[in-house]
Amino acid sequence: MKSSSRHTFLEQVRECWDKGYLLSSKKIGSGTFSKVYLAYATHECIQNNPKLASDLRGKHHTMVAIKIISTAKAPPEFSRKFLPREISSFNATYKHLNVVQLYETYQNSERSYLVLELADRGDLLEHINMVSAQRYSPGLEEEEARRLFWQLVSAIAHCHNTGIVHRDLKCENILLDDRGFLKLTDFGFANQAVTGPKSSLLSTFCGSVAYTAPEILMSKKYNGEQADLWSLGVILYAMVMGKLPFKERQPHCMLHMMRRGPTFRPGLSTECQDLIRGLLQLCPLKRLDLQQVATHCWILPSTHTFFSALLELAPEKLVDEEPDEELKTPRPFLQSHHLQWQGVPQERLASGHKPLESWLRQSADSAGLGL
Ligand SMILES: Nc1ncnc2c1ncn2[C@@H]1O[C@H](COP(=O)(O)OP(=O)(O)OP(=O)(O)O)[C@@H](O)[C@H]1O
Repeated sequence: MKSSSRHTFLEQVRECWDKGYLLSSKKIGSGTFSKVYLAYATHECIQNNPKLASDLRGKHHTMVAIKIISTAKAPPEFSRKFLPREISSFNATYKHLNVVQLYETYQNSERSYLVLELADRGDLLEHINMVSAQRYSPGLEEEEARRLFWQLVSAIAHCHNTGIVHRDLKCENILLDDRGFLKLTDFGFANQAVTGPKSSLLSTFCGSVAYTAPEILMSKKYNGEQADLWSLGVILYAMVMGKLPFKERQPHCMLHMMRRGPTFRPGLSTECQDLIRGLLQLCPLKRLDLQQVATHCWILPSTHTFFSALLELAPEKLVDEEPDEELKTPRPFLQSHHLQWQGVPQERLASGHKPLESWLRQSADSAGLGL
């Protein structure tokens, strides 16, 4: 570590200590203007923070993730617009088992700190690639995809019910924790959905190209909830196919592919195909809504599994916000698959990370589309 970075890191350690957190040097992720470190909450800090106390009680550890954002280095718009949005979306979506919890924030003139629930088993993209390599077959087994997808649908339903549209749903923004629970994060592009027929239409380009709904690619005004549902279709496709459904360099090629619709591998159940097709409907009004997704015949069996696992994990959590009994030992939610490793690398599911706005401009310029 260079001496300037060491100095900065030590300052961060001190600033976290002042708030009751022991910042470790273990970096667990980084974003454009942020670094995320593993940290430990002190006993005193837990006692003084009801959110932290309530959440850590069921976890048998004191670990948290601290996201440190260099606000001094980020463009002013980031601190003025995106960071407050991220914080207010986290606050609005508190508390759901499948959404990362924000416990507290603090800042100074250089940095902002977000103390977050830890979900340190990697993201969904890494998980799909790891399982695909183990199975020597792209994608997750349908049963595992169903269990994870149900949790994602539940997280999105919670966000939409609290008036938040995510607008950047992708495998990289879906984390897994040590109990196998899915945790939705990264609300940097989220928006408060204004209810009412027309007032809810948005016009900002955001998200990552491969997950973006066609109406946004076509620069139309869009409904944020319906756009999130398209992204859900892309994520489910990635889960069961181990690749993205539409990936093209030029917007018109991408739209052409979208019009033709997704193609599936032999052996994928017709129910799963039907659900994906229902979500990847070009016309937003024809797209399935969340209620139709949650009651789709492919997804319904997971409801039972999910609630049984939840009850076993923490029966009192379903009825009592402040459980005072010790929680039972959790059963692993995701079961490992004992499939043969054959040693030949598969094509990996690539990140669909490229931000939409820059991609649209570049592609439109090169295609002479003038979008
Ligand atoms: N709560 C968490 N628990 C564990 N790891 C996390 C957590 N939050 C973030 N990370 C890790 O840190 C990385 C960056 O976090 P995040 O995506 O929130 O940052 P960002 O600044 O919004 O990123 P970007 O600029 O790419 O949008 C994530 O990809 C993930 O690997």
